[in-house]
Amino acid sequence: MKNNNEHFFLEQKELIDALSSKIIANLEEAILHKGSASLLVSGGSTPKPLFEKLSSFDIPWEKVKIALCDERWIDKNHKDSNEKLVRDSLLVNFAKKAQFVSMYQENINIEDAQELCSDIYKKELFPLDVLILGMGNDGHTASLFPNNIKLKESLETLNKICICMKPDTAPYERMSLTKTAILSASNIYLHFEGVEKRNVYKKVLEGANSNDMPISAILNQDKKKIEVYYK
Ligand SMILES: O=C1O[C@H](COP(=O)(O)O)[C@@H](O)[C@H](O)[C@H]1O
Repeated sequence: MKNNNEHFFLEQKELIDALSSKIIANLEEAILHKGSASLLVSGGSTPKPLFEKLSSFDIPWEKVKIALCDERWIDKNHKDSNEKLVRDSLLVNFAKKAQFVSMYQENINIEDAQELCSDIYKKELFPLDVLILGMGNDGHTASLFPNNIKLKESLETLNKICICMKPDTAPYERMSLTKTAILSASNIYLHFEGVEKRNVYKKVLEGANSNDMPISAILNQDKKKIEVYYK
């Protein structure tokens, strides 16, 4: 493990309180220094309580642009859409003033959308201020899936911001930030909960291969310090 800071909690509430305070402080600092901030979030089942807590902070959300680290290539109103999760749980309360930048693009096939998504992200969101990753029980992060034909490219390319992937082990085609894009963020958090994920994390600390557990490529590198929040 290189250079990372670990924050372990016994209770979810303590974790959410601590992590949300750090994220809000990062956003306020970015707004103070450059007048705006970008917040990149993950989807799945873990972040809902964090999103609800973040939305309750009274900060100048109109100066914040929110977007996803990865998206399932399905309609924005589909129950499994990460965008739907963000709209329902984060873009509420005070945070409803924030601007959401969609990763999912309607009426375009995902292969063709890679360049479009990269252009939109570059124009609207870069440089990235705060980025929160999740982690699956299989060691995937964002939509960088183990043993996938596109994984090597997603971990090695220096030119792409967004890359598409069709997981063999999970539903839906996905669009994901590449490793280079993820590590470009100023403040990077990994948030996971539960015993299965703690076991994955332990294997990563022991040096798991990034082809088997892509989160290893994010945690076992020298470029950026990752703040790991877990319970
Ligand atoms: O499919 C996804 O999975 C990961 C982990 O999700 P969780 O449900 O295990 O919390 C998530 O970080 C990613 O954004 C999502 O698309």
